[in-house]
Amino acid sequence: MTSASSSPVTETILNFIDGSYRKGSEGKSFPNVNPATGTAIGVVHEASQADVADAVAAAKAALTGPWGKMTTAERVKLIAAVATEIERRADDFLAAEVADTGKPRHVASHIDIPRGAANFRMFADVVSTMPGESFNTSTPDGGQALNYTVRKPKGVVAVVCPWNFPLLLMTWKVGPALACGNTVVVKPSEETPRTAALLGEVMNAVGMPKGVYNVVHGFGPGSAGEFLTSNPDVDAITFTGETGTGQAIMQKAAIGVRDISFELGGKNPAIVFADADLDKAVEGLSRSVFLNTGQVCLGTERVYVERPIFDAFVARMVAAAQGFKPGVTGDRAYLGPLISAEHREKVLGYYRRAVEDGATVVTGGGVPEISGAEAGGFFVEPTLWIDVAHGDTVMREEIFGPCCGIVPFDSEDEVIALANDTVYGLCASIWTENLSRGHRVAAAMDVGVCWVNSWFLRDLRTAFGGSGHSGIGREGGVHSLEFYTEITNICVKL
Ligand SMILES: NC(=O)C1=CN([C@@H]2O[C@H](COP(=O)(O)OP(=O)(O)OC[C@H]3O[C@@H](n4cnc5c(N)ncnc54)[C@H](O)[C@@H]3O)[C@@H](O)[C@H]2O)C=CC1
Ligand SMILES: O=C(O)/C=C/C=C(\O)C(=O)O
Repeated sequence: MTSASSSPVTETILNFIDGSYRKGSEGKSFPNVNPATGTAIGVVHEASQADVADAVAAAKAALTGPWGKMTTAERVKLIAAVATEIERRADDFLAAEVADTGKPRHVASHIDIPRGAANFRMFADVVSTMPGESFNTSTPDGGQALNYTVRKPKGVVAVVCPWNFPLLLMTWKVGPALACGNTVVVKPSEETPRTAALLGEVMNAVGMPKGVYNVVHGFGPGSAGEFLTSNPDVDAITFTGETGTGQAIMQKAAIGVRDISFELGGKNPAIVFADADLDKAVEGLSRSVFLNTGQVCLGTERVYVERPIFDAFVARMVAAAQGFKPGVTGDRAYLGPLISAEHREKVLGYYRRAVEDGATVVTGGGVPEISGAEAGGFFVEPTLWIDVAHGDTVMREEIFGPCCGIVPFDSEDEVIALANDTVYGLCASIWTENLSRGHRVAAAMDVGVCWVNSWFLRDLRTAFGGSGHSGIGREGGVHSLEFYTEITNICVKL
């Protein structure tokens, strides 16, 4: 039994190594819990250090097997077939993602699963159409030389993933890694192992050579995450997750001087000017604060509103927040659970801290009353604060929950300084009908991605990533190729 093919109940979730499903060689396992009910619904087999070494060895061997000998055209055809097979098995992927994350089906069916397939299709296209670089060079003897580049895969790529959009954020890295000819060993989050495991079935179904795609389950320190990132046969590490974890992985990457690409946390600001279209701003920002129960690295946790519209904006956001009813079934407006009891405790700690620091809770602030099957789920109320000071903990630290502080401002310079005064630099959004100001303020934001009058409008070809504590490097479109390939410049004397 591999993954969530029928009922998620009592599911056994295995590692996928060299084209086969395997139990952990040390017999260790851990429970897989549905966050919407708080009940264990499966057992995950934890990879031992030897299992991780086997996965890396399989990935290394595959580089010189049939996979390594394929032309780009053959490779991208196989990768496009992966996308088609995910789409054909969309219901299985949906069941697996919903079981792991507890998120409402409409979120997973509109975002996680289709974007998971799109990541393979898009990077197959990018690699097929990627131009090379060439220069004609004058030589000292009065002749000419031709310089041109060839791109080669980096080798074995370790892909360490978070739990908030498991399939989407994993394929965002596996898609380009494979399209560029690398092989991968994926370490999904311990909270959400199913879709990575299920993807093994897809790889076998389309005829992907053994060892190209491998999955090892487990935790971080002292477990599969650390075993993988410290394995010397891993050539590059791509990671999405917490900033602190990124620092730990960076230390491992330093051994052997391996390349890294990091997408980390954020404390993303939104700026709403008085001339904004209030309907659009409230719609966009309520999605930005509450989508996926705030467990979105791009989500907004600080909203700055120009003073003349502050009260009106807050009233509209409160009404929007109250439309997001915690729960995932029935007639609720579907604010899913947080990922775990531990994460809920962390978020509720911030809810308490906001009040201790003097914030006014304008809606939410606690745990909702839910009966029935979801009574044991890890739900919290959507929460908005006003009267928060710039230095308050909830305005400085990433919470990763359905909440934000709303603060008035009086001038453009003031709000730019407030928005940029953070260690993070992932994204921002600006809301104004004055497009000159929109361009100007967007360019002044110290972030990797800035939206004007929108949020999470993502073209997969564009650069994605953050600065400061939000990450290192950019992925997306051709930017991914910079990380997943090595360039050799060839200089031919003519
Ligand atoms: N910038 C971005 O694109 C995104 C950032 N995130 C960030 O991720 C966090 C939430 O995700 P989590 O899964 O809790 O993050 P996390 O950092 O705790 O875990 C991410 C992955 O790293 C593994 N890991 C943990 N410690 C490790 C170690 N020492 N060595 C190797 N692997 C290790 C975990 O097992 C998991 O697979 C939030 O802080 C959020 O901001 C999440 C999604 C996207
Ligand atoms: O690009 C996407 O489709 C999704 C990106 C989402 C994140 O990076 C995130 O929340 O973590």
